[in-house]
Amino acid sequence: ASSNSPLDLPSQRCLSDPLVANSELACSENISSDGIARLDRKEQMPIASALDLNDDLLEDAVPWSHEPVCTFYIDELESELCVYTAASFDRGRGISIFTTPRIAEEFASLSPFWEVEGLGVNDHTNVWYTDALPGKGIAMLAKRSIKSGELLSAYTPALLVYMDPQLSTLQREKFLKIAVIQLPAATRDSYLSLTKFYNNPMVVMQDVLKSNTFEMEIGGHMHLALIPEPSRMNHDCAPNAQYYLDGATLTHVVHATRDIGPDEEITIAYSDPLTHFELRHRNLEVGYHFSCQCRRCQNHEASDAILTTIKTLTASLEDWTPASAATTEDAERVIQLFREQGLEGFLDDPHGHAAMAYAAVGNAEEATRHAKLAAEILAIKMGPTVPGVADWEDMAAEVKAHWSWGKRKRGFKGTLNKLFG
Ligand SMILES: C[S@@+](CC[C@H](N)C(=O)[O-])C[C@H]1O[C@@H](n2cnc3c(N)ncnc32)[C@H](O)[C@@H]1O
Repeated sequence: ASSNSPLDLPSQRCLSDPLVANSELACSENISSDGIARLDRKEQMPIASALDLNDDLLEDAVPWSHEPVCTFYIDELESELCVYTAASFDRGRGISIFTTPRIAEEFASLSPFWEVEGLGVNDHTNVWYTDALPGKGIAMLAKRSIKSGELLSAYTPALLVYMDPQLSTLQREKFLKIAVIQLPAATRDSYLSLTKFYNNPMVVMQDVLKSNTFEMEIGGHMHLALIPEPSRMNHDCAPNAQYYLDGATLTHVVHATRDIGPDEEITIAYSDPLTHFELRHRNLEVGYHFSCQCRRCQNHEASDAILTTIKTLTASLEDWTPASAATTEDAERVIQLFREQGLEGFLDDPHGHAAMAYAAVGNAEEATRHAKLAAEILAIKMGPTVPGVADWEDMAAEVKAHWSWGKRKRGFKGTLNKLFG
């Protein structure tokens, strides 16, 4: 979702996509109805074998509750891929990962694996509940009033999957079945109960994954992450929540970006809401199989015109040549338009522009206020450790040291002209 684009499985080698009903016949291999029974039949599995275990790996696999189950060596990856499960992860929530042994080793060294007391996440049900909404399936709703900036949820994945284009859909499905079956019953059930695009029994695991996936970087490589609870959050082009994924703590974190009333739906953006309607609409239809009926989509002509105004004003604010006509009023106008469009969760850039526009004319108080807001909103949007957060905090701490300070002091230029001119 949003800048992070969820729900994209890598393209498959299988000529025809088995996620599409009946097209599995076009694929080169067959699987039995349970998919797993054949895992030990190497002659039918060109790449994978469930029994191809690596003894060294077992020695290192301290947190794993099950023996890793691996594919053969895949030349393109220069590695095999294995299923690792830690059933006791976070007091029995459990986690499975399908990845390379090198990444698994790195993954196992992360602090969440060694936290015996629990991670202090995976328990935010005092904030939200789920219910069906007409035309939207199951949704996440607020249990009570929620303040802008409040933490709404923080959950770890049930499953992480290395994004590889090498395995065919059916080969991958066999391993994902093992990964999901090895999860503790409650986590497995919540995985299997999630929405599915295709309802094709041949590829249930990937159907769930494709319909609900976020992306998380681990060991320098993007993994698909299936996190059951936030998977119930529907899309809105004016969302009231923002999320980020933290690879170090293995957590998907969601904050409110404006006040939310009791029983109001909690929404995130699956597609960049700063793009025009046509592109958003196409992304949502192709990637997520629905037609968005949100307020901005229903009023898309007006909404697109506002986006165009925003882009024009922003381009002017980013023009630092002496010819720039940008003013602090332009910066305030962009902020106002974002708010009118319900884009509070994306106000980091507009506040950043305002901070610099005020600094440029020597208004330290307003520049500092906007720099602080830019830092706060970016931390909620991308996580507190992204470099931009520290940059805005630095500016707020010492605004006169920022490069933009005094850059557009027209009076100053006039004085110079008078003195030397
Ligand atoms: C990650 S799931 C969200 C939870 C889902 N509603 C459920 O029942 O589990 C994504 C799917 O939810 C539905 N959905 C999400 N946002 C929607 C919206 N604004 N309008 C209609 N359907 C939506 C679409 O079917 C989409 O493919």
